[in-house]
Amino acid sequence: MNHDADPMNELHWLIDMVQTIEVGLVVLDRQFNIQLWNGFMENHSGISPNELKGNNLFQRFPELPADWLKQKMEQVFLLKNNVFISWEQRPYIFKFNNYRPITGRAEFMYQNITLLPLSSLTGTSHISMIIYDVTDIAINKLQLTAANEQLQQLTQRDELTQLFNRRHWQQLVEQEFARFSRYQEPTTLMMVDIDYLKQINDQHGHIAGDRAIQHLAHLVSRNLRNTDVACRYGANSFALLLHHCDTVQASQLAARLQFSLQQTPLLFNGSHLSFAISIGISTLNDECSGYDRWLDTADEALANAKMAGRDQINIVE
Ligand SMILES: Nc1nc2c(ncn2[C@@H]2O[C@H](COP(=O)(O)OP(=O)(O)OP(=O)(O)O)[C@@H](O)[C@H]2O)c(=O)[nH]1
Repeated sequence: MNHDADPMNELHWLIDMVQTIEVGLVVLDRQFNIQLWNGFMENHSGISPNELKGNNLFQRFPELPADWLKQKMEQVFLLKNNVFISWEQRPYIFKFNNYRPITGRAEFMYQNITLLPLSSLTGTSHISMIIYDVTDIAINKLQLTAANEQLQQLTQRDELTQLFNRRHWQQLVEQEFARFSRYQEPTTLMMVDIDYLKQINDQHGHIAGDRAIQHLAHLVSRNLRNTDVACRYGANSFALLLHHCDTVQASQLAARLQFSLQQTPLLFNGSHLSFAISIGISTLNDECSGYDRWLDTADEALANAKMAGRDQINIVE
């Protein structure tokens, strides 16, 4: 007689597999009492099936998001459909430690979960939770997202000041120009340029020049509103896109910048290093034919301020 074909053998094999498979299996009855808790769940929770059998899942694990999970489970009972819960919705349901060598940096095991209706002759009386350890996938994706964000940061930001770089900022100016033709909100460009940076470099060294650029970037950022956008425009100049700001308000901001620079000189190697700035202002109007023309006007205002002797504010309407 061939015992291998014995249905009892098949049942034993299945039970062995359920116990040893690298996936969590939990069966709950209609009242969420635990009926099955496989080896994976035992290994990761440290609690044996004998300790849990018949216990209510939510009473034994009060840290579970009970309301949210019960709602999902009721949906399974009612509609007799599978429900899938991704780690991106909730990183985990059961807080298990992560022991994976590759992704050892993860504090916990990321999990995907499938809720499955289990039918008997009397209908759907039980529910099965299948818990997959997706820590490797989750960590790879999170690292990729972080790397992409860093890359985006690098392509948009100036390294010395961490302000936007000119290329990214000009795209924003272009968008603002397109918006203006529709909404006509007052918007102003401001160019801010350090006077005689070359002298600072020559007299105090290139590092002092760098510090002067960073010092001004800091002052500019501190004086801007949330809706304003600044960039490092040239070697020693910054450009500001000022939303909801007319010429008068922009002139006030320019004067405030000059004042705060006078009040807070750069501290370099233990001594105060003073420098001044020239500022050009151009508020957008209907006659402006393009965003590049608007930029030219702001540049022209800055050139006027320089020509007028520096440490000046100039406006080109
Ligand atoms: N420290 C430092 N210097 C820079 C940087 N980029 C450009 N420079 C220097 O900035 C100086 C700019 O010189 P200019 O264009 O004549 O400007 P300036 O000396 O500030 O004079 P005006 O703008 O005309 O008042 C040059 O000496 C450049 O070498 C930088 O990232 N760091």
